[in-house]
Amino acid sequence: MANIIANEQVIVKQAEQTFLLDFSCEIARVRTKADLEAAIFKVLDKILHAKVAMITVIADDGYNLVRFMFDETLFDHAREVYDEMLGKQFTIEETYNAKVLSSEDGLVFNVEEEAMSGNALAALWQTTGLKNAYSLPLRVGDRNIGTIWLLANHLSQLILRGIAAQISIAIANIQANEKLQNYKKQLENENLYLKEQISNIYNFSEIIGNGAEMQEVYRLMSLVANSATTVLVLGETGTGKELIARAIHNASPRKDKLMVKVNCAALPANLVESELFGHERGAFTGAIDRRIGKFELANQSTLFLDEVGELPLEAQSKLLRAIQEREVERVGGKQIIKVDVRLVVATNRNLEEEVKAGRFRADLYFRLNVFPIMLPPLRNRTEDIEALTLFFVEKYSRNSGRIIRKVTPGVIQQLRSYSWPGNVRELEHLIERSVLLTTNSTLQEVYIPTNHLLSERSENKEQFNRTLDEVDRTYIIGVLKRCRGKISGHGGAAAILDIPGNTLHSKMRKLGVTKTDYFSKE
Ligand SMILES: Nc1ncnc2c1ncn2[C@@H]1O[C@H](COP(=O)(O)OP(=O)(O)OP(=O)(O)O)[C@@H](O)[C@H]1O
Repeated sequence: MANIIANEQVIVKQAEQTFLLDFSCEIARVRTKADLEAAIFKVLDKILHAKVAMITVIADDGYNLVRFMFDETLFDHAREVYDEMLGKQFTIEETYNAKVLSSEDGLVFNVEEEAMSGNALAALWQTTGLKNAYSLPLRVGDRNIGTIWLLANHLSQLILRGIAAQISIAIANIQANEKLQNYKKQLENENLYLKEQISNIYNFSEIIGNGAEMQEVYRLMSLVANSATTVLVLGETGTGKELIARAIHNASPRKDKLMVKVNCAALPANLVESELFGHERGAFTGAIDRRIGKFELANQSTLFLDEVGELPLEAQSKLLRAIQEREVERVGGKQIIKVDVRLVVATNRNLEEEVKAGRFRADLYFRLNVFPIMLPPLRNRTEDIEALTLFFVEKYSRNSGRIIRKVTPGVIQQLRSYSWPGNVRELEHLIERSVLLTTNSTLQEVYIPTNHLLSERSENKEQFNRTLDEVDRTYIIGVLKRCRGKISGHGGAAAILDIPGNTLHSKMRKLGVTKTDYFSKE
């Protein structure tokens, strides 16, 4: 008899071990919660006739227990109790859970006894007709990760331990996998965001210069590019205002349409309005045809008003109206035309001073000065000179079919010690000239004007070997100094030079004469 019993025990044990082996094979395939659910249902329910009343996992806070999985069929007949149970928040300190989590091999509850003692969950379990509730801690190593509650008539200790160990591993894997997926998603989102940022910044890739001052410019550009906000680009002549305006447009949602540019200084005063707002046929002498203005042309795009400080006062009022009302009227026309235009304006003038002097409308200035971006003069960013030089050398050697691969350190040093009144444009022209004059593969010599050296500024230098432009420039600066910077009007430099104020302005621009030149102390 004893032999028979011992034999039966061996057979049961073997069956249990076979079961555990099969279960571990099922579990090994588990990647997701759905896989685990399927595996549990297939093996526990079908073979052991055991139901998963609940699996909980410990939340990231290490305190709350989160419902992870349960057998839905259990609750078909007991919705109310189930809903009430769902409303509850379990924690690791709650009596039952605390007991289970601190136990070695879990606890067994008699379902009927538990129900009689008033345990609401047990009342739910009772509906299955299964006798026992087995509760086990889920552990990975020494770390509790949750609990499992199984309902069955009988489960051996070996089976319970095996199930708990396998499910613990599966849940730990699922959680790790979920974390990995979340992390991946987060990285993908970040990547997308960074790509957007880079496309914003590196849409600015044709702009050379990585020094601190230009970094600030790029930062501001990135902030404003996406919006329809008016941008005021300030800076001396040749600092790259137009380049910046184009880059802002190219990084904006309007980039698919062409940016429209108007150079306010290049237009005679009587034609500015017609250029900006258009005209009807016969609106003035010479208006043979109807013509649409640049504002209309720039509808749903960007209108770049270069040298906006040069706009005549009358045109300023019309511009103000167009900005305020977002509508324009053609010269000689009666129709109001709605426009959706993003404005980027630039000037090398000090608009505040222009306002004070009555040459620029204060209300227009406030409308334009919404988001100013100040471009640094080249002399303030000598750290960018090398990169700019190499960029222009490469550009102009390509254009002229030369192969110039190097620039000597001496040349870079020379370029760095010049004050660049004409800024990047002046550097660009100088490199263009120097490339043409270079016959070998290294740029060894540049022809820098000797006035405006940062180290030794002096006007008592040699007067020979200077171009007419250089002589003009020095002379104009001298006159401006004598007139204390006054350009037009009585006692202004234009009157002394016997040329109109506007012509002097253009000449100064052309020659790169800025306030720093004639207000400098030397
Ligand atoms: N950071 C830069 N990187 C590369 N090229 C530049 C840079 N800044 C200016 N340039 C080049 O210098 C020249 C002058 O630039 P741009 O016409 O934009 O200057 P600006 O400030 O608008 O001048 P102005 O006030 O005289 O109209 C252009 O050929 C432009 O491409």
